[in-house]
Amino acid sequence: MTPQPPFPQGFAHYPLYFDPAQQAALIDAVKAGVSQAPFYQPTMPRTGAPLSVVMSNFGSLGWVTDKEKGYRYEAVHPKTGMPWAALPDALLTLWHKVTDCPVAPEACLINWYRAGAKMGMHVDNDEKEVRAPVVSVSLGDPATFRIGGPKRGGRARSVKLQSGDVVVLAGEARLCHHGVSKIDYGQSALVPRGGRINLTMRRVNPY
Ligand SMILES: O=C(O)CCC(=O)C(=O)O
Ligand SMILES: [Fe+2]
Repeated sequence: MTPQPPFPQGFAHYPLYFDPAQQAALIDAVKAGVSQAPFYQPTMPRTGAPLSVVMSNFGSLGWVTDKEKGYRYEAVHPKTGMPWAALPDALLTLWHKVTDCPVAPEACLINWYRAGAKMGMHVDNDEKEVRAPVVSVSLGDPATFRIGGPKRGGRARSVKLQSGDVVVLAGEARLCHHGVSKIDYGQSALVPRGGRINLTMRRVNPY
């Protein structure tokens, strides 16, 4: 068996950072957030092909994508024109505990992976501020997360993310390719209509 490549510098995985009660509280916060700003079906720039996840956001800015305008941050929901719900305190606290970033993130993307959903390898680079790390939380069904290097198509290593786990992409890992190749669908009862919720916080504007 070929050994897995090393993790890039700045990659951190905190297994079970949130206990089950804290995970349930985060799910309640997501429920409240999506009652204000519902999940919508994002589409790829130009082709208009649907992504396999549905999305919403918390924060003063949210990451959105559609056929017409592509990847970007917007202060309002693309379908309702209404603001996103505020970033929950538990997530802001997490950000300041696991990063040394002096400012708060403006955005937290909410990805909902239902049966068969995954996310192709990509770099998070729609932010004007890439010194700040990316912090993400996994809730519900386990996922196989893939983390590669700065170049497209390089070798990647797999890490299983369980409910309550936190991942930080800082340093060199901040601009490394990553994705989600598989969800172990139906393993967890945490997410009300099943699947996996991923919460990804990002700082968008320079500080
Ligand atoms: O679902 C995940 O763990 C990763 C999500 C992600 O990479 C993203 O939303 O940019
Ligand atoms: Fe990403």
